[in-house]
Amino acid sequence: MAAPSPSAPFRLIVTGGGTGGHTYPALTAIRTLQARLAASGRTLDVLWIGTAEGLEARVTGAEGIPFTTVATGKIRRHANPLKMVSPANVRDMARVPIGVAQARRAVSGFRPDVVLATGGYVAVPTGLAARMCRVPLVLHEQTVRLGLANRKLAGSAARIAVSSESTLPLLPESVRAAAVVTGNPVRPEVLTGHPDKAVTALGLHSFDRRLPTVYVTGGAQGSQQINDVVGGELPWLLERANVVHQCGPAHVEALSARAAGLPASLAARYHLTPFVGPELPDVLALADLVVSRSGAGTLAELTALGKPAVFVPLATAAGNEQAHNARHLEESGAAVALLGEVSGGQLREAVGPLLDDPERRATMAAAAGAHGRPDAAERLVDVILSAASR
Ligand SMILES: CC(=O)N[C@H]1[C@@H](OP(=O)(O)OP(=O)(O)OC[C@H]2O[C@@H](n3ccc(=O)[nH]c3=O)[C@H](O)[C@@H]2O)O[C@H](CO)[C@@H](O)[C@@H]1O
Repeated sequence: MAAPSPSAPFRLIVTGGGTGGHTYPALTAIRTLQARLAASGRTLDVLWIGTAEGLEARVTGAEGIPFTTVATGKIRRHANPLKMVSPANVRDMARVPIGVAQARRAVSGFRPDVVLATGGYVAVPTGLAARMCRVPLVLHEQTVRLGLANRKLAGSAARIAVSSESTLPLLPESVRAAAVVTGNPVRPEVLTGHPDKAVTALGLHSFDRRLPTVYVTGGAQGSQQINDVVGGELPWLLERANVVHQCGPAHVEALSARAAGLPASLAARYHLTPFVGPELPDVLALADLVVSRSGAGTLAELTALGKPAVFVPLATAAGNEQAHNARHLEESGAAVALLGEVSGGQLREAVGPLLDDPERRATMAAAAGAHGRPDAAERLVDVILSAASR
C-alpha cells in the first residue's frame, strides 16, 4: 500500500466488541487518536466492524462512528470438549469463511493504515482480512491471558498491546517480540466525575452523606451472585452505608421486592438501577467502596481512580481470568478478593472493616492507584501510529 501523505486523513479500521470490556478500550483509542492527529492538523477516517447485537453497535451509533457488520461464528465454550461440537457451534463455524470474505471486501475497500482489534469473536475475520490485505494489524488485550480471538490472531499481528507486564511471560515465544505493555485504556470522562452530580442525576438526596457510599456493580448484565449476597445483607449494609446498586435488567424486580421490605430509614439510603449510563463517572466519584465483578475494564477504571474494592470474580470467566485479576490486586493490598461461593458472613467480614475505618480505605485506595495506568490510551495510540509507519 502506498505511504499516505502526512496531511491525508489517517485511516483506521477498528474491530472488536460484544461486551464493554472489548468495546470501551477501542472507543477510547479512537477518541485519543483523533485528538493526537488533530494536534498536527490531520483528521481520522474510521470504520468499526462489529456485530449488530453487541454493545459496539449502540456505542458507535451514539458516537456517530461509521459501523458495519460481518458474519461471525461464536464458539460456545463447554467444560466437556465433546459438547463443544454442538449443532450451534457447527453452524456458526460455517459462517466464519463468509465473515472473512466480507471483512476482506471491507478492508480492501476502506484501505486502512492500520487495523486495531480489541477482542471478541467478531475481531477474528477482520484480523485475518488485515493479514490478507497486508495491512498492519494491532491487537489490544485487556486481560492478563490472551483471549480466544487474540490467540487466533497473534501470529498475524504487527504489534500486540497488552495491559499488564504479567502477560509477557505467558505469550508464546514466537510472538513475544511483537508485544508492548500499554495498559487498558479507560474512557477519560471516567476519571473526572463529581459526587454531587451523581446525587443530582440519580436523585440521591435522601442519602446520608455522613456515611460512606458503596457502589455495587455486576457489569452490564448484572450478577446474580452479587445481587443475591448483597440483597441478603441489605439491612446490615444500609445501617452503615448508602448503597448504589447496579443490578442488571433481569434482576430489578426481585431486588425491588426486597427493598420494599426495608424500614423507610434504610430504604432512603438505597438506590437500585439496572444499568449506570453516562452517570458512571459521577457514581464512581461518589463511591467510597466498590463491590464488583473483576472484569478487566472495571479493574482498569478502579485502579486508575484509586478506589478500594471488594471483588466477587465471575467463576466461569475464560481461564478463571477474573479470579486471577482479583487475586493479583489483593496480593498488594489493593482489594479484597472473595472467591468461590460467597456467604453473607464473608461479605460482612470483607466490607465491614472497610466501612468502619476510613484510613483502611485510604491505604487500599493508594495501593489500587499504584496499579492504575491513566496513560494507557496514549500508549496504545503510540503503538497504532508506529505500526502504520513500519
Ligand atoms: C463475562 C465475561 O466474559 N466478562 C469479560 C468481559 O467483561 P465485561 O465487558 O463484562 O466487563 P468489564 O469489567 O471488562 O467492562 C465493563 C464495562 O462496562 C461499564 N459499565 C458496567 C455496568 C454499568 O451499569 N455501566 C457501565 O458503564 C464498566 O464501567 C466497564 O467499563 O471482558 C473483560 C475484558 O476482556 C473480561 O475481563 C471479562 O472477564
